[in-house]
Amino acid sequence: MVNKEILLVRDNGPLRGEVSISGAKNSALPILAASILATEEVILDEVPKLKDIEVMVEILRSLNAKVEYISDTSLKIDASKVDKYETPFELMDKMRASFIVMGPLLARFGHAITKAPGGCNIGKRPIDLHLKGFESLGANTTMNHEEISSLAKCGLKGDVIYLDFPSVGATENIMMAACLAEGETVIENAAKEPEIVDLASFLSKMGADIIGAGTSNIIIKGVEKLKGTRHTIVPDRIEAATYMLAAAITKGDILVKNVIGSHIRPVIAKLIEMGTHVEEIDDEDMIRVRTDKRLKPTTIKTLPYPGFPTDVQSQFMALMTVCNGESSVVETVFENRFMHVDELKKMGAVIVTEGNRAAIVGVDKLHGAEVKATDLRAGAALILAGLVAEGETMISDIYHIDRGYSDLIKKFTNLGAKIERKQVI
Ligand SMILES: CC(=O)N[C@H]1[C@@H](OP(=O)(O)OP(=O)(O)OC[C@H]2O[C@@H](n3ccc(=O)[nH]c3=O)[C@H](O)[C@@H]2O)O[C@H](CO)[C@@H](O)[C@@H]1O
Ligand SMILES: C=C(OP(=O)(O)O)C(=O)O
Repeated sequence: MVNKEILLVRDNGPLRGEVSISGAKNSALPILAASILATEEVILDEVPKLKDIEVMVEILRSLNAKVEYISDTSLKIDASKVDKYETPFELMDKMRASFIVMGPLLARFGHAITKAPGGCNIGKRPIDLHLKGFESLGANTTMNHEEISSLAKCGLKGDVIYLDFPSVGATENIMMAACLAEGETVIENAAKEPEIVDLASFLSKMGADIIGAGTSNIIIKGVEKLKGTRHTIVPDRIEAATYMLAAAITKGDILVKNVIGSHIRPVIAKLIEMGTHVEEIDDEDMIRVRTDKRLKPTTIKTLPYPGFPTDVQSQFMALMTVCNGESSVVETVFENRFMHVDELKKMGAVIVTEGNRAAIVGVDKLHGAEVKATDLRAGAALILAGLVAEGETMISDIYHIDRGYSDLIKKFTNLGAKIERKQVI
């Protein structure tokens, strides 16, 4: 008999109160990987308490980095003794983002051996752009079954690298590899996400020479070595958006703290268009979201930053299921990010998909059901739906949700939600 954990969610009316957003998973992961590049101590603050972070810490330790928690959310990393360039395959399997250690290892040792990350529930997710970048910098990549080895016999040398798609991970991996390469690297059509800017800011504090992060052209001039520093991880814009949507779907009133409004412009714009009051309290990094009425339908199309984030698409669709009319969603970033649709339909949602398009006809009321968190953000969408569904929603496979939401039960309960974790057999 296997013990499984599930989430039970019940409708408890409008959510009200304050919630403080944690540091961003998608910043903390590459920044932890980048700490391999420093030969002195690094301190990171506002590291979110998540399963994915635990895996990255395990990977760093397996390479012989010393990683120590100095508070609940602060980590001290000493990578001076890192002497391995091969990552344990079983850890690579636990998290796709583990591939992000490849760039730093290549930069530091001229060699990196790792495992190709598989596809996942949201699509194939190839790594061709990462490898193309490493090859341009002079690394020779060989693949043997699942093993990927990148070797730069004569060291890495700067080059101009055009990315066919502004991949977040490829931009990060190439940027980190280029920090210690000889000469200048230019990444053209680079990803512009705030997490790229945060990583560049961390690398610059360590002594890297990077300009243009946050634009399509990033220029990195290689330096001899990188030193220690202290850095605070940028707030998680996806977690922030999820709580803003919790206010909108429950017709509540939530003050979201530690959020940067400019990082979630499309989410704010769409919420306002649908009839939500969104008040940005800029100097204090706070956003208040409130409504007391059923919202209007809308259309969204996911795009690389600064477009509408794919990581908020599922949660937004949950909101659309109870809007007053027909909404539509176009997913352009991932090939298969509609796994939540069938689960939402089990709760009474009316959704029709065709390829990467979904039409959502708002219903008066959802009903609780037994549903599965098919991926991280699908899980978040089911929680939002469960907050306004009649009866009880039982969400299984919640390990996906644990990858990306710090203190989830505590944060939702503080806002008045009825949500609990339970062991089932
Ligand atoms: C840990 C982390 O930061 N994860 C985020 C990161 O993922 P990740 O870095 O994996 O996302 P990418 O931007 O690389 O992927 C976007 C698209 O590009 C494709 N692609 C990517 C690389 C490549 O070599 N070849 C290729 O074809 C992917 O299959 C996908 O369709 O950005 C995504 C897009 O904002 C977010 O949803 C993820 O939450
Ligand atoms: C897709 C996501 O993460 P990852 O790239 O780590 O799978 C996400 O955070 O929604």
